[in-house]
Amino acid sequence: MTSSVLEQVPTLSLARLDVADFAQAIGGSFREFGFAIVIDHGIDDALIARGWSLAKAFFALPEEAKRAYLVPGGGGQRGYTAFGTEIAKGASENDLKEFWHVGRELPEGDPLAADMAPNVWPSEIAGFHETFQALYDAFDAAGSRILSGVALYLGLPADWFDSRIENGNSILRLLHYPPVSAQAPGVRAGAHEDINLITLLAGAEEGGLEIRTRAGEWIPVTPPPGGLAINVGDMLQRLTNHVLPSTSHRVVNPPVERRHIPRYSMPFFLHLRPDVVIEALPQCVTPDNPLREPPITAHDYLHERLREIGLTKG
Ligand SMILES: O=C(O)CCC(=O)C(=O)O
Ligand SMILES: [Fe+2]
Repeated sequence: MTSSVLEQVPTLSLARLDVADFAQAIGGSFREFGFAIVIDHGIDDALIARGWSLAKAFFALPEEAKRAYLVPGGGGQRGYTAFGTEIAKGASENDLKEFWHVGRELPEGDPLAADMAPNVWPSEIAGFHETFQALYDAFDAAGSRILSGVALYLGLPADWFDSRIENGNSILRLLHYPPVSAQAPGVRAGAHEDINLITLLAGAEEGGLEIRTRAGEWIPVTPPPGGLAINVGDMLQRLTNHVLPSTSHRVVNPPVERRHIPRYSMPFFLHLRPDVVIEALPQCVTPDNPLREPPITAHDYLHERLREIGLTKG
């Protein structure tokens, strides 16, 4: 046992806490861990269950069929990314995962379309487009409620993030980690920090997700069934001048006797609008915590980071 006050990421109810209490609880958990577990998040269980079954059906397609949905030059931002493509920043082995990305559907003629490629959808899986569009919208809505709490915690109006995330460049990722052989080098996902504002992750109850605490220990984060692991990404860390830390996390391989079991998860990477300037909030810059990073647009920051994780070149 360590002497820290909180040893586990707390579980918070978005329905049962009042707004002010939720704001303090999520802010405190983010400040300590960069993570929180949120239950009663309002995303329909049946919709999530439909998402799991369609994601499993897609990843079960032959490799060749999946590769038809690679988007050349798209930086892995839409459609399929094959097993072994992504590598955590600074890691030596590629991750043991394949994934599918759903991005925002913009209204016809929206100028933001220059930064956000259209979606592709697999024609083999009936209901895929409709289900993941509905899940995208549900994650977006839950994320916005969580960010209202974060805004209040930071002394901002509850709606501060609303205009900044409206039509943001958010991505729903469907992840498949196939069974792992006993000799496999690497881990399911190497230690990394997320690029975006916050991440809402479904599926972590399967086990394997670990976070690095301020004391440098790796601890598991295992939400109750249906609960979401929520974490601070680098954009929120930069906006808060590191008051809210973007915590390193990873997905470790299961013990040898469970390596034949695949893992599925579904993170929603909630992004700012590409044209929003990420500039440290004045209340987060103090003599004890001087300004750490200069302002940058969400678009420029994203592309700088995608190059580092092997998803775009140049
Ligand atoms: O699969 C997980 O539990 C975590 C995934 C993750 O951290 C990511 O894709 O950024
Ligand atoms: Fe992550």
